[in-house]
Amino acid sequence: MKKKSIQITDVTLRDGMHAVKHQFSVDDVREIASKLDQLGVSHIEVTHGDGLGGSTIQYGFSKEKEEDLLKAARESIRRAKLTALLLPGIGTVEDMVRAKEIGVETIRIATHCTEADISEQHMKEAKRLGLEAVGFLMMSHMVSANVLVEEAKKMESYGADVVYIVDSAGAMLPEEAGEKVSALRQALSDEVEVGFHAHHNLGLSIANSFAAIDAGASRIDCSLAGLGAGAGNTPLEVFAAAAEKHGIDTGVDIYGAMDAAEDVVKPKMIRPVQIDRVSLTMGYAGVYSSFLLHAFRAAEQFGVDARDILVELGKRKVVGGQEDMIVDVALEIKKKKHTLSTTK
Ligand SMILES: CC[C@H](O)CC(=O)C(=O)O
Ligand SMILES: [Mn+2]
Repeated sequence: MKKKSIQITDVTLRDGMHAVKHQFSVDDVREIASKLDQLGVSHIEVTHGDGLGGSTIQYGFSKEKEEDLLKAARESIRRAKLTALLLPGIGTVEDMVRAKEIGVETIRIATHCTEADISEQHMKEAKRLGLEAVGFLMMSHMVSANVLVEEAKKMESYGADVVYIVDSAGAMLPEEAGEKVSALRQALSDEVEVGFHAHHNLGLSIANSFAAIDAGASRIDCSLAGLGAGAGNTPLEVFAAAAEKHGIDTGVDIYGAMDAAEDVVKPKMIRPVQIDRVSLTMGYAGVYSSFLLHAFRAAEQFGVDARDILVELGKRKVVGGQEDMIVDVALEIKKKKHTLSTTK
């Protein structure tokens, strides 16, 4: 039987930024980007974890200037497409123009899963600039397949070449991933590819990515050693090995990916990227993976359990951009605890 071919976008140097508090240096970018290029991934995404323009007090400052990180990546990549993420409202059209001038070839425009309309200006401008344009529907576990279809069709009408289902909270099960990808695949024209971005909070990133491919996804996001927000993303080395057994051609050098994960990326982690009680709670409660380190900080500052903060955030359906709510919720939990202990 003919093998199914897919393209991998590596997010070690973008989603992985969340896991290292956006502190990768220009030298780290050079080392990791050139390794990834040799490994055979088709796209390498490089930016602050929250995309172009993300280096702010709200999201955390990057170690180095965005421009320098992108230039270092550009100089290190020969084969793969240099990719940048942009969240309208954080990144601007001007940021995208500058990124294009540095040599970015693919732009991924991310919106909350019900807000595709805010990608219109950026998407149209991306196409005008000659960029490959990818729509990225974040927190896709929060709405039905029908809603995702409506939103994906908007992105298609703005010129998207690819639309992604993004499981930002790592909250999906394989059936759901398959159902949502299949709905998009059926609704979009054949010229538009469907992609899937997983987080490993429930331990399902590989299974969900396989379900997505079986349902018609041809773009999958991975990162070395799973470096990424929450319990991390789909680990490239694991995915490449398992995909070969599943009859999927990823074009990735499997031994090389194993070596790069262990020898290059794991030593750079500031804490292990893993399923622990807090990252697991994110998948369970359906909370944005990039809230992990913010929740740890607030839990420590206010002496409360990070899981209580996350469960409350999940109940309130807090989405990306509402990072300030993490502190508010932690403070409320602390006050409630204090009131309970003084009225006993
Ligand atoms: C804050 C942007 C976010 O990290 C994008 C992403 O990778 C996701 O939603 O999973
Ligand atoms: Mn992510």
